Amino acid sequence: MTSVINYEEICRMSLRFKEVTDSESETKFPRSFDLGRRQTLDLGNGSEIVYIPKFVSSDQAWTWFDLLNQRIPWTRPTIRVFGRSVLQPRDTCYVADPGLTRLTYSGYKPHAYTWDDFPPLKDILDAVHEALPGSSFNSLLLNRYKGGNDYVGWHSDDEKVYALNQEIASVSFGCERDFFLKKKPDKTSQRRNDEEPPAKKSKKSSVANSHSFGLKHGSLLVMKGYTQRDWMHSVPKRLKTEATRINLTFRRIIVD
Ligand SMILES: O=C(O)CCC(=O)C(=O)O
Ligand SMILES: [Fe+2]
Repeated sequence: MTSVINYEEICRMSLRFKEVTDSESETKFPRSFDLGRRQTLDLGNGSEIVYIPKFVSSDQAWTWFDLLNQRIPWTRPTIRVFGRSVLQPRDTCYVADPGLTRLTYSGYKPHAYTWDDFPPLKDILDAVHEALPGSSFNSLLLNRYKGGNDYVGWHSDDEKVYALNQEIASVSFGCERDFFLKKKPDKTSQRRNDEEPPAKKSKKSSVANSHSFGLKHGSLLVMKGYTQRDWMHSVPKRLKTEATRINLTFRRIIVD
């Protein structure tokens, strides 16, 4: 119980700090949403973000945070980035239905645990399925950011084991962190932009082609449609942040 209160206090403190220190990135990546109920952001060309800030109650989210923090066999693997071996800058774990095609990312093939290994994950999966009728996720990548030095760089989850228009449901517990989205360079729009004067070009693209969310404790963010094909996302470092954040991304592996 004591640890729960401490985490909450640390998170509140780090959030106040963030408002002061992150003004530069706030301008570059304008906030798309504030507090509230389910909200939808149309990214264009068949891509969409749905954000539910209060997907589960704060108490339930802290219960799950503590269970996952203590019981998941977190590892920090070595991955390949631009031909170099580096330590992944966050802890991870992978869960999937038995018999699915194995996931490989950045040269790393995580061991696939089953849902039965960690019963709370089934409860969270059920809650996600209930919130998103029609969805049927069969795998889960967990990330643990042990402070603001841990991050995930710009990427898309477009590995071959997923459909091009796969839906990804992202549940966050613990310390609020920024989640950035930016559009991949697009040849057609590039040509159109080249015809405009430089000043107008940069202003226009920075507004339409980037978004930022503060992913709240107990929130659910869904990347829908062609978001993985056309957009990249990241959770950047936040050096003044010391508290832990746990993120779960539910995905659907297609049978090949
Ligand atoms: O931590 C997050 O919010 C995002 C994690 C992510 O993008 C991933 O695991 O692919
Ligand atoms: Fe991702």
